[in-house]
Amino acid sequence: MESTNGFRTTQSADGPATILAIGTANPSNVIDQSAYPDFYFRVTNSEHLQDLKAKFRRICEKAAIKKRHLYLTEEILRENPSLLAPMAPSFDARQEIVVTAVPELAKEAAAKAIKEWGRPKSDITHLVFCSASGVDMPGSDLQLLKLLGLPMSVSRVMLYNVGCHAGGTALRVAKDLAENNRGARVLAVCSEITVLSYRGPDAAHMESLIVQALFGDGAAALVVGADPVEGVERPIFEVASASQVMLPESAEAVGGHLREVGLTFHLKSQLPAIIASNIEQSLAAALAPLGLSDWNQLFWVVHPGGRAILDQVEARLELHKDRLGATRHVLSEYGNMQSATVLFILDEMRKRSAAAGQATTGEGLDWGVLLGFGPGLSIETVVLHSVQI
Ligand SMILES: CC(C)(COP(=O)(O)OP(=O)(O)OC[C@H]1O[C@@H](n2cnc3c(N)ncnc32)[C@H](O)[C@@H]1OP(=O)(O)O)[C@@H](O)C(=O)NCCC(=O)NCCSC(=O)CC(=O)O
Repeated sequence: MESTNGFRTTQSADGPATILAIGTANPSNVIDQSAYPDFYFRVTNSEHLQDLKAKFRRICEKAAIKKRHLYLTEEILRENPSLLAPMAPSFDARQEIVVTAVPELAKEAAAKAIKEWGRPKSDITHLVFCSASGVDMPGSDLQLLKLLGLPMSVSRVMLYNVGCHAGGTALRVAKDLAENNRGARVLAVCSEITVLSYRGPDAAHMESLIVQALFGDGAAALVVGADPVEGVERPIFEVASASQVMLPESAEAVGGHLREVGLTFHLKSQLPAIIASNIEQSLAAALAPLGLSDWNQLFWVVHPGGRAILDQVEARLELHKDRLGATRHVLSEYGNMQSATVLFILDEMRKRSAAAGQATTGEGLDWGVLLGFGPGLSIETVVLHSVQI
C-alpha cells in the first residue's frame, strides 16, 4: 500500500500558527461598579438584606473593577422575574435569551476580526466556538456561521461549558488546526453572557455573590493561520506552544453546575492561593524548552478571575507592577468575561504597545505567555512570540 507520508507533509503548514486579527464586542448596557450594589439589591427586591448588601459592597469595592457590560438590563430582568430570585427554576427563561444573544454578540466580534484580517470571509476554513453561557443543538457555532454568511463547508468545533480557561483552549485548538491544515484560516470565538448565572442575593450562596460582583459580558474573536500571505495578512502574535495541565487535589476549587436554576458556580476562597502555588511549575514546563526562565522578560496575559488571583500570581512570580498592566486594565474596564477575557487582553496588549511606540506587539518584549484558569482546576499555558510593529 502506498504511504500517506508525502500527502501528510504537503497537508501541514510550514510555519507556526499566527494571530492575524482580533475583534471584540460587548453589550451596550454598561454598569458602574460603585453604583451596582444599590442597583442589584433594588432590582432583585432584596433591600431588606442589609448585611448581605454591605458584604456585596465590600466585594465590589475590592474587585478592582470600574465598570462592566451586562446584557441584562432592568427592563429584561423585570420581564423575567425568575432570574431575580436566588434559586427559582428558571432554565427555560435563561436559555430563551442566550441561544440568540450569544451568537449575536459573537457575530459583532467576529465581523470586526474578519474586517481587520482583510481577506474575504469565504476564506475562513474552520471555526472554534467557546461559550459557558447556555447550550443548544445545533449550537452557537452554526448560528454564527449563518449570521456571518460563512460557507457551510467551514469545519466547526463547539466547546460548550469548558469554563474560564476556554480562551486558552480555543487558541490551542486553533493553533493545531492552522498548523495541520495547510492554508487553513481558523476563526476562534469566545462569547459569554452571564444570563445563566445571574440571580438575586442569598446568604446561603456566598459564592454566587462573588459571581454577581465580578462577571461581565463580552465576546472576542481571532483569525488564526500559518504562513501569512505577504502584503495581505499582518500577524499580531505567533503562537509558539499551547498546553494544558490539571492541578492535583483542586477538583472543588472552581466549578459550575447547570441545573433548573441556571448555572451555579462554586469558588473556593483558597482558589487564588492554589493557582499561585502551582503556577511556576506549569510555566517552567512550557517555557524551559524555549530557554525562558526570567518572568520579567515576558509579556503577560493572565485570566483575571478576580483581583486576588492577579495579586497572588504577581507576588509569587515577583513580577514588576507594569507586567500585568494590560490584564488589570481589562479587568477594570470589563470584569471577568470568562473565556473571552484573555482575548480582550491580547487586543489591549497589542494596542497599548503600538500607542506607546514600543518596538513589538508585546510591550517591546519578544516572548510572552497567556494563562487561562478554570474548572479542573485546569491551567492553559500559551506561549506567544510578538512581532515588530
Ligand atoms: C472577591 C475578591 C475581589 C475580594 O477581595 P479580597 O479577597 O482582597 O477581600 P476580602 O478578603 O476582604 O473579601 C471580601 C469578602 O468576600 C468574601 N469572599 C472572598 N472570596 C470568597 C469566596 N470564594 N466565597 C465566598 N466569599 C468570599 C470574604 O470572606 C470577604 O467577606 P467579609 O467582607 O464579610 O469578610 C477576591 O477575593 C478575589 O479576587 N477572589 C477570587 C475570585 C474568584 O474565585 N474568581 C474566579 C472566578 S471563576 C473563573 O474565573 C474561572 C471559571 O469560572 O471557569
